[in-house]
Amino acid sequence: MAGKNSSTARTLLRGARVLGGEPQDVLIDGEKIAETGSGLDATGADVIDAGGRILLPGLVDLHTHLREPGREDSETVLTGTRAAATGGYTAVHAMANTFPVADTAGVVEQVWRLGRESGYCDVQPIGAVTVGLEGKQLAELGAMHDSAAGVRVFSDDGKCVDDAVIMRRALEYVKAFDGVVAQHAQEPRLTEGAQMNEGTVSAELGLGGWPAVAEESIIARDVLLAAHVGSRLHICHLSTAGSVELVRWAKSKGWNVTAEVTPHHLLLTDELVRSYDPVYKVNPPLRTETDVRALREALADGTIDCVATDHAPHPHEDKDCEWGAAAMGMLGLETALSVLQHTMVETGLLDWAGIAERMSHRPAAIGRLNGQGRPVAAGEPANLLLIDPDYRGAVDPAGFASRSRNTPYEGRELPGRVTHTWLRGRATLVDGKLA
Ligand SMILES: NC(=O)N[C@@H](CC(=O)O)C(=O)O
Repeated sequence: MAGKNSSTARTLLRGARVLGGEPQDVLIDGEKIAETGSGLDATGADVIDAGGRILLPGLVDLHTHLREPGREDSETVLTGTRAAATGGYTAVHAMANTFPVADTAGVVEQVWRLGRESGYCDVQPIGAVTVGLEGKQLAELGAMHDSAAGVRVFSDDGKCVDDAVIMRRALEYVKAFDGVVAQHAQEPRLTEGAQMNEGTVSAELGLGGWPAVAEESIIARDVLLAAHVGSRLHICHLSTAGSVELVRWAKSKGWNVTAEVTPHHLLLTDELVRSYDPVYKVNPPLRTETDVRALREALADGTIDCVATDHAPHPHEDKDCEWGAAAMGMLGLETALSVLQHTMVETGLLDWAGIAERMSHRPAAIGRLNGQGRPVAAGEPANLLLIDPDYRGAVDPAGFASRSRNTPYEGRELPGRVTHTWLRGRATLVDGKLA
């Protein structure tokens, strides 16, 4: 039966640079890529002159806060998926720190259903590891997996699963269905009262410091636990050079450990906190130039598997206040690809195929998402984006699709603009406008 995502439309992209290669034609027929090549027949097709723009597989985010249910003043599944399509995403994983928490089959099914209704991208709910994110008692992991939402990624993100026994049990439990625990690595006692990265800037500003060791000590423990029980561990938003070393070591042992980095940790540093502008307040905190360099190198050499946005919308009353009272988090979906072009492509660290690997193929594989993160090839689902890499412009949050405005890039010139996104052959973004 024809569902919301099906379409009989034929679209011919003329002169698209697939993964940044030589221009070629790509024919989309219905939900699939029908053909790639040169001089393809345009009969019965809408023709888009790609004019040398770059065609990539639709991006997949492993870490998005959609805020629904409970904080619809910040974002809803609809506005968040519209932001996702604007940024070139065709699938997002929705974090569990909603109100109520996504710790039951009922809540994850609600989020999953809202995602299906939105139509702008696939929404794969993440289930909480512990009841209420309280770290005390395992949530209904099996029931969430067996639900219509088919949850495979579990996370208490926003909070760390700090009890080693609970973490061990979670890792053991998800093995039965090839699930993965995504850890927010933050030793809570070491970060009590912390407001920013612990270092010279925090000392000068007199703000409570958040030491790198608070992240690294949990990662060290958890890679050992994952190895001990033979389970899959994913580490959220790596932010320090030391964390990179630990993941590199765990991978050298052959352990089943994957890691993500956010766009903002690849670009911004704690020097920005000198402005006391809470738009730069985020968890984990912005670190130092040394950390940024290590994270970029680790993303390039594969130590860090993928980019995840940690898109964390907040309404202005939670951000436009004094630093100490402000909420942590920043928007990410609508600027991620531009930040990656700036930090990784224009620095020569990655080519566009490398970007596709880290923003589409790998995150889809880690989340075991079928039909997403596939190659741009005949017979594959037409989940695609076109980016104009020559575009230069200042970020203007007034034009964002997100309900929130807390971007750290306002007014900053970033390269690249996503012009088109297709979800299973149906355009969700056309000429930079939501369809
Ligand atoms: N990344 C953030 O700074 N904020 C996240 C949760 C969190 O990790 O604290 C949020 O939900 O707002």
